[in-house]
Amino acid sequence: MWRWVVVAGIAAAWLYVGGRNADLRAQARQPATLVITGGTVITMDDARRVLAPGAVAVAGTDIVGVGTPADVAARFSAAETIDATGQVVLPGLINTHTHAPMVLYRGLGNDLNLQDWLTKYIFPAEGKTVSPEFVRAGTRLAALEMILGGTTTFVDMYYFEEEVAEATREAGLRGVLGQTLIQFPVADAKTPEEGLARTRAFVARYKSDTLVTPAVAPHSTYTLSAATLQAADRLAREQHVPLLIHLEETRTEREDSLKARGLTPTAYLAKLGLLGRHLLGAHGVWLGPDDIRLVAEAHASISHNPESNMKLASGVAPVGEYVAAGVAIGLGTDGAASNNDLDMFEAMRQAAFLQKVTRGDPTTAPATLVLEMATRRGAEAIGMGDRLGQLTPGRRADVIVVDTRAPHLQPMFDPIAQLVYAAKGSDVRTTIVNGRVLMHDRVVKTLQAPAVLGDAQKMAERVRAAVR
Ligand SMILES: CSC[C@H]1O[C@@H](n2cnc3c(O)ncnc32)[C@H](O)[C@@H]1O
Ligand SMILES: [Zn+2]
Repeated sequence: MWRWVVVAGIAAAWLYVGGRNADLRAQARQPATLVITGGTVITMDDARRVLAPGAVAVAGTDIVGVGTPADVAARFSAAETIDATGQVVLPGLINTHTHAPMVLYRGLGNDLNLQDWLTKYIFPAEGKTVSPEFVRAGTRLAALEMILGGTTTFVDMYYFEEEVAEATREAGLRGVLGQTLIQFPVADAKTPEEGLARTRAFVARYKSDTLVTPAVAPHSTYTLSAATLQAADRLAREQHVPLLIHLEETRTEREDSLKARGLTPTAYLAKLGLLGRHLLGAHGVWLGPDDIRLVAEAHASISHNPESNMKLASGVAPVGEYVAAGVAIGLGTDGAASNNDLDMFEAMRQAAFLQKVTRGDPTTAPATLVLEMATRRGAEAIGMGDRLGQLTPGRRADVIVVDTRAPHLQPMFDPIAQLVYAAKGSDVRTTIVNGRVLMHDRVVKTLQAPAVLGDAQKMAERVRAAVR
């Protein structure tokens, strides 16, 4: 009998001590608002760690822990948990060049080169249809597409950019949003001076916003005078905001510039004093070695847009040369009128394949490099390398979860190759920006899809009537 008394005593003491240790462990655990656990975590950190399985802990807007599920469970107590078993967790994708409202021109003016597409279809259509309501409805539609496709940050250039900003905030996305400057009269400014005043007001309004980074967006060297280009640059530098510009997109653009002033568009920007770390050049297809050197020395960045470059037959950007020169190069879709979608998975796949086939070298643009362009290199290109593009503690919690259990993603030997070469935007199940779940199980929480689609449909009717 006494033996049973002793055993019971020991058991009670053991339970008491164990319980107390568990309590102490729970007390010691850091509170997390969200833990995503059980999936393959592709960190895109400096060590390019892939944790299979892994877990990511989020507190408020930031990532606070990354490790194995057991490690994260031991260190964090989660208010909410997302089970990512059978899925891949990675940094949200960064689209470094688009014109969000142009989704409303999707499918308009196909099979044309840039000059004809712009001057015969797009500029005239914009002249008749762009309004604040158009921009708001278009951006909502674009935001819905981007959230569904795993884009968490986008760089935009358009008119009435405050409408883009409001729709972006409503959707919960992150945006680097550039108010357009162009020399000829447009819907939101009759003169470049009016455009500059509007841009200044836009920058002032969003300067302290959490999700919106305002930017100055002179269209290109071929649509602006030297004086307006320099005024745009002065404003961007004075306000410490990005300067977004189309750069050397077509052979014609480069040849016209050489004929007009004996300088390539890039050398012209350098001469005017615009090249700097605040400048993000979209496309950068035709730069030669001297131009790339200028960009690298100025610490300016490039956005590569392979699908638009293919559709408009603009050419093939020298991606390998930019990387070798140390230029920060991100990936973009361009507007949906020249792509014709905003799917960054599609952009990754096409970026890789285009480089391989034109270089005749399958080792060019490997999957890891291309995923870097869509994440950490894109973050560097927009000057946010310290905040975005990697799953590491201290960075913002912009995270996506991709379901890899679909037939077209099985079997999975190499998660990065699978994402770049086989995944589609529609495989994204969860999209998180700044710690907020914008979409879970493919249900977008911040936008009402039927209303967004209905408003877009109404706007499309106006476009149809205007371009008839
Ligand atoms: C300041 S950008 C807004 C302006 O740019 C036009 N646009 C759209 N796509 C392209 C492109 O690939 N190259 C040049 N310009 C483009 C858009 O229609 C707006 O008018
Ligand atoms: Zn563009």
